[in-house]
This record gives sequence, structure tokens and C-alpha cells, in this order.
Amino acid sequence: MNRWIDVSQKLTNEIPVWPGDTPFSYQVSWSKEESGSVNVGQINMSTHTGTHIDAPFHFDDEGQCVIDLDVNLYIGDALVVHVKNAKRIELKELAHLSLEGVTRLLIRTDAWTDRTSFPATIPPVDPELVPYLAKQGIRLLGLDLPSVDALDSKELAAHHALHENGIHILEGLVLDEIEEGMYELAALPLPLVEGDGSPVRAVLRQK
Ligand SMILES: Nc1ccccc1C(=O)C[C@H](N)C(=O)O
Ligand SMILES: [Zn+2]
Ligand SMILES: [Zn+2]
Repeated sequence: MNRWIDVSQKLTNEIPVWPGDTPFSYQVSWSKEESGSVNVGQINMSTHTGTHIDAPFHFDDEGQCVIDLDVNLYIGDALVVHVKNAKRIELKELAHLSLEGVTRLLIRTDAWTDRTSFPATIPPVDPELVPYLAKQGIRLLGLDLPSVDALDSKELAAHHALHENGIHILEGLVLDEIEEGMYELAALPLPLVEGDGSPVRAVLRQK
């Protein structure tokens, strides 16, 4: 039996976040010395820190919140593919693949190499690729990048195209060591009732 591999960014006070967004912090707010029995911590973070999922409410005021998302999206078979040195993630990068029966597609770009700082640019997902993915049966798209759109995008064309085509979004995976192939994925969001996104612990196991 293959072992589960952690493909999540580690949550430390140094983790790079979206420019201007809330820095991650963990601290012990009630120490064992103070409480007499236990250390109790608190975390303060943006919902889009590290490895996380986007709920439609992130980019659509009428969209679903995290609690409304089907947990079945985030557990099950996933295909990992490599798309390296591409300016955009577009059809010509994926056209050679057979995506038949694939519902979760994870793309390793290696475009975010230095994880101690936020990337300056990333290859965005081409919105024109999205209907093709949906037609193949993809319901979850994951990437080793902090967004599916360009970092300076305001219209978020890829986010909206994915949403319109029923494909959910998983961002910030760590796929540095992951070869192409079929895996099982588990990357469950927290049960945030009003969440626009949620950190996940993402793990893969080779099939
Ligand atoms: N934190 C932010 C603050 C301002 C604007 C965007 C973000 C994002 O996190 C974008 C995101 N990761 C996304 O692509 O869904
Ligand atoms: Zn996000
Ligand atoms: Zn996003």
C-alpha cells in the first residue's frame, strides 16, 4: 500500500501571503503557565493562505460559501500532470492527454519555485481551456500556484469560467516531488459557514 504524501504548504508565521493580505500568525494566547493546565493557541489568517480552496463567494457575492461545497469534490482519484515553462495554461499543453474518467486534475507548473516569497508572475489558466476541461468531466482543478488568474487580474476570467463550467478550485499545492500519474487526493476544507475560501491539508497517494 502506498503512503500518503503531504502536498500542503506549511503554515508558519513566515508563509508568504497575497500582497496586502492578512499575514499568518499563530501564537499561544493562554500558556500552560497561565492556565495551570494547557497551552491554548490562536491563529489569525486570510482564508487564501497557503494550500487552500476557493468557494464561489470569493468572486461572486451570490456564490456558495465553503459549507455549501460538496465534500466529495475534495476526496478521490486525481490525475497529476506537468505543464512546465508555459506562459499560459492552455489547451495546447493538455490536448495530448487522455482525460477520460478524470474528475480531479492537478497541474504541476513549477512556476513558483521560491516559496519563501510571493511570486512576481504566474502562468494563468486560459479561460478558453475551461469548457474543454468541463466536457472531459473535470470537476476540480488544482495548481501549484496562488491563483488561477494573473496576479494583477481584476476580472478573474479563469475563476469565473471555471465556476460557470462547474469546476472547483484548489490553489497553492506543493507538487515539487510529484510525478505525473494517477493518485488519490484528500484536501478537505474546514466547515466555514461563511467562508469565501478555506485552508486545506492536501495529501496524495499514488494509485
Ligand atoms: N488574498 C487576496 C487578496 C486580494 C486579492 C486576491 C487575493 C487572493 O487570495 C486571490 C486568490 N488566492 C485567488 O486567486 O483566489
Ligand atoms: Zn484563493
Ligand atoms: Zn482563486
